Amino acid sequence: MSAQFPLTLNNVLVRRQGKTVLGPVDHVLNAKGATIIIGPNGSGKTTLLRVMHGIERTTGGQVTWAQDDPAKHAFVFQTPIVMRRSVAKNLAYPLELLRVSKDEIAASVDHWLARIGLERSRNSPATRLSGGERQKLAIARALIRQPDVLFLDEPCASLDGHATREIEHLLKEVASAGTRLVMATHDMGQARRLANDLVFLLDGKIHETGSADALFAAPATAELAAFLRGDIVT
Ligand SMILES: Nc1ncnc2c1ncn2[C@@H]1O[C@H](COP(=O)(O)OP(=O)(O)OP(=O)(O)O)[C@@H](O)[C@H]1O
Repeated sequence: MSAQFPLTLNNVLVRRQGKTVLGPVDHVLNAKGATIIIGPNGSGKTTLLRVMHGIERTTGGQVTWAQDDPAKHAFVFQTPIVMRRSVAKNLAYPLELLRVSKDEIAASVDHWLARIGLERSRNSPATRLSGGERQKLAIARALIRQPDVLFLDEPCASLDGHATREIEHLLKEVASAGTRLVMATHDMGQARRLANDLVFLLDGKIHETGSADALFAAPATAELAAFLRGDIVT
């Protein structure tokens, strides 16, 4: 088990322009599985992910890893960011920063190109890829550093079913190999397919959390029940 875990959020508060965007939130993230964050638009999903990853300024409370190693957590944004260089060079870049040897970089790049099915595009500019291919590249570029935890913010939001299926397949593989996933999604089908645990946010607070099987089968609060039915919850 990674020495980084648990990640503990204690009374975390994020306020912006006089408004509480998140919190107060208390939550403990243990080492195993896939946690899916759900909730209405504006409920704070992105903010919570960014707080956990350490890229959002908090107004109060503590965010504590058992042993923090920023190199061991990675973040994938809703809109994939790719560099204006070849697909292979996009993948190599994070390893070059870590001063990994050229041979190891070449082997890792080959491995990940095969896993995301982009071998034939290895020398193409990444900016020419489709949206789904770019997102797969962004995920592979995050995973190539072998993080213990991967945060993903709506990675399939604008993708078609085919790309979504490929990405879910990859995420399931890396989760079963031990990478911790924490992901926000609007797609309840995706939450059902991937989640071990759910965090249901409402109005910046964790309204309900627990095992996905239990919450999907029998939500404890009327708000989660309504949200899962597809009602508008505010
Ligand atoms: N810098 C900021 N200044 C003011 N308000 C902000 C700021 N950042 C976020 N907010 C507000 O905080 C709330 C939570 O935003 P957040 O993006 O975390 O929610 P979300 O659940 O991810 O939303 P969505 O599902 O629409 O992506 C929103 O109402 C948003 O407008």
